[in-house]
Amino acid sequence: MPESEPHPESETQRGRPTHPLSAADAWQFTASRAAETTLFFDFDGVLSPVTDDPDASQPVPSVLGVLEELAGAVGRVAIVSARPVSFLRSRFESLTHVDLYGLYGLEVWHGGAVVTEPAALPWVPAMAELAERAKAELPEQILVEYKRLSVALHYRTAPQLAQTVERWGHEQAERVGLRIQGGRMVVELKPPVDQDKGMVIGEGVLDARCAWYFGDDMSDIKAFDALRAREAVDPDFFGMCVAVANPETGAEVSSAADLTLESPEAVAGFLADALHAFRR
Ligand SMILES: O=P(O)(O)OC[C@H]1O[C@H](O[C@H]2O[C@H](CO)[C@@H](O)[C@H](O)[C@H]2O)[C@H](O)[C@@H](O)[C@@H]1O
Repeated sequence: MPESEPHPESETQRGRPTHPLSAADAWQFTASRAAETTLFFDFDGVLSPVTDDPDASQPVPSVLGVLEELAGAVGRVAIVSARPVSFLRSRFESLTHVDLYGLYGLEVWHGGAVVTEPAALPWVPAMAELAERAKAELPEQILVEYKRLSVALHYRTAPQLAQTVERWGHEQAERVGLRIQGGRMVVELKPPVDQDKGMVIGEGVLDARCAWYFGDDMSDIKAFDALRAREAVDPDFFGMCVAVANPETGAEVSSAADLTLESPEAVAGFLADALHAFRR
C-alpha cells in the first residue's frame, strides 16, 4: 500500500462505538475483541422465568447450550446471582466453562469449591436465627428463603403483605445490624459486608476491554453502573447493559440499560442469534 494511503484499522484496534447502537452492531464490535470480552448474567428473571416458588426456578432449557457455546467464543462468561453457589451449581452443573458468583459475590465457585468472603462467615448463625424468627413471626403466606448468608422474605403470592414484610425487615435489620436489599416481590436481609454486584463487575472487568451485563432487578443496576464507570475512565472499554422487562422493576432497570429484552426466553433467543457474530 502506498505510504500516502491510510492503513485500515484492524478490527481489534477499532475504537469503541458510541451508544446508542443496534444490537447487531454491538455484537459485531464485541466479536472483534472476543478474547477480551466478559459476558455477565443475572439468574432469576434473566436466564430463568419467574415462578411463585423460588425452589422451582429453572433456566430456559435452550440457554444452557448457548452459554456453553458463548463461553468458548469469548474470554469469559459468568453468572452473578443473589442465589447461593450451591443453587446455581444445581441448575448449571453441565456448564464447565461458566464462572459462578453467588450471594451477590459473597460466594464464588473456584477450583471445584465454594469460596466464601471471610468477613461474612461470622454472620451465619445470625442469619439462621433470623430465618427461624421470620417463619415464626411473619404471616404464613410469606415464603422465607434461608440462604446461609442471607434471608429472603417473599411476598409474590401475597402482595397485600408487602408493607408488613418491609416493616418487619427494617426492624430486624436495625436490631441485628444487617443490610436490606429490595427486589421483585422480595425483601432480603444480608450481612453488613461491603459486597454487591457492582463490586463483582467492577473487579471482573479490570482486565477486559468489553463486557455485557444482563439483569432485571434493582441489584443489577449497580452492575450496570460498574460498566458505565469503567467506560468513563477507559475510553477503549465497551460496555453493554441489557435489561429484561418485567412488571415490577422493569421500568427502572430498563431506563438504566442500553436495550431491553422481553423475557428470559427472549434472552436465550438473543444470545443464540449473537453466536452468528462469533462464527464469521
Ligand atoms: O440475583 P438473582 O439471581 O436475580 O436473584 C434475585 C432473587 O431471585 C429469586 O427471587 C426472585 O425469583 C423468584 C423465582 O422466580 C420469585 O419467586 C421471586 O419473587 C423473585 O424475587 C430468589 O429467590 C431470591 O433469593 C433472589 O434474591
